[in-house]
Amino acid sequence: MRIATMATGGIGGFLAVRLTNAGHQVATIARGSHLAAIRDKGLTLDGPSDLEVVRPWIATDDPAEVGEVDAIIFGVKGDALEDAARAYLPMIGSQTVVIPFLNGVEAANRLLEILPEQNVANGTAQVSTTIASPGVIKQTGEFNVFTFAERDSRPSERIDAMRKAINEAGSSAPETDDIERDVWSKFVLFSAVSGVTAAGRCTVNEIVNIPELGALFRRVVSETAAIGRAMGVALAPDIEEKTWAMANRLPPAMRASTAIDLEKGLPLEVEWISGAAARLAAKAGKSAPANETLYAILLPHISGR
Ligand SMILES: NC(=O)C1=CN([C@@H]2O[C@H](COP(=O)(O)OP(=O)(O)OC[C@H]3O[C@@H](n4cnc5c(N)ncnc54)[C@H](OP(=O)(O)O)[C@@H]3O)[C@@H](O)[C@H]2O)C=CC1
Ligand SMILES: CC(C)(CO)C(=O)C(=O)O
Repeated sequence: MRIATMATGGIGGFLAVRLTNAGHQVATIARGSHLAAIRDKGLTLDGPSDLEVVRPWIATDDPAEVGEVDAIIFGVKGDALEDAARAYLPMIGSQTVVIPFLNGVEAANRLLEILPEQNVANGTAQVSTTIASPGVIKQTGEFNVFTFAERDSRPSERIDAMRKAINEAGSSAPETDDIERDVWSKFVLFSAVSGVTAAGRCTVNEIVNIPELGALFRRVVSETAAIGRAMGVALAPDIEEKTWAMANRLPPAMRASTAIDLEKGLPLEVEWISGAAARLAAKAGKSAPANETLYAILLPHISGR
C-alpha cells in the first residue's frame, strides 16, 4: 500500500518503521532537524527489545511531492490538527482514508471541517512512543494496539486493508464494531492518566499506591464515563472498574505524554483532554469538577515555556 505518516512523531514514526519493514511504500512527512536526520540516517525505532532502522519510500515536508496515497496515518498534537490537515490535502484522492490517532474524542469531527466526509475515519492508539532525538522514535513498554474503523463502524475494504497491513507488520490492529465506544473508552482512561500524572507530577505507580491519588483518578474516570453515556456512547457498564484494573496493569513508571510534555516545557494537549471533558460535560448537562480542576491547574502551562 501507499501510506503517508502525517506527521512522523511518536505515532506516525512507530507505524512508518513497522510498515516500511513490511514492504509498504511509506511517505514520512516531517520537518526541521527530524526530517534532516531521517533523510540522512533513516528513521530509527528504538524499541524495548531491538533497534530497527528503515529508509522510507519518501521523506519530505512537502505532501505535494508524495501525491495521492491509499491511507494517511494522522498523528500530530491537538493544536496542530487544522494546519496539518490543510497541508496534506495534495495526498488525498477520492478513496484515501485518513485515520486520526490523536488523544481525545474530537479529532475526527475537527477533520470533517477541513476534509471531504468520505476521507475521514476514526481511531485510537494504545502505545507509548516519543521522538527521543531527531530521526529516532523511542518506544516504552511492549504494548502497541491501533484500533480504527470508518466513523460509523461499517465494514470497509480500505479499513480491512490497513488492519491487515498493520497486523502483518507485527503490530496490532483489532477489529471493532463500535469505534466511537473504543475512542471514548481510551478517553475515559486517558482523561484520568493525563490529568492526574501531569497535575500530580506522578507516575501510575503512585496512582495505584497512594489512596488519595487513586480516589482522584477514579473520580475522573467516573465523570468522563458519565459524560460519554450522556452523549449516547455505548460504554461498557463496568468501564469504571475495568479502567481501574487497567491502571493497575500499566507499566508502574508510566506517565501520560501530557506529564512528559509538562516536564519538557512543551505545549500541552489539555484543551483536548481535561478541557474537552469539562466542555463536553457542560454541553451534556453533567458536572465534571475533577476534570475542571485538573484543567485549571494545567492551564498556566498550556503553551509550554
Ligand atoms: N506517542 C504516543 O505514545 C501516543 C500519542 N497519542 C496521541 O497521538 C497524537 C500524536 O502524538 P505523537 O505522535 O506522540 O506526537 P509527536 O509530537 O511525537 O509528533 C508530532 C509530529 O508532528 C509534527 N508536525 C506537526 N504539524 C506538522 C506539519 N504541519 N508538518 C509537518 N510536521 C508536523 C511535529 O513537528 P514539530 O515538532 O516540528 O512541531 C512532530 O514531529 C497526540 O494527540 C497524542 O496525544 C495517542 C496515544 C499514544
Ligand atoms: C497513556 C498512553 C501512553 C497510552 O497509550 C498515551 O496515550 C499517552 O501518553 O499519550
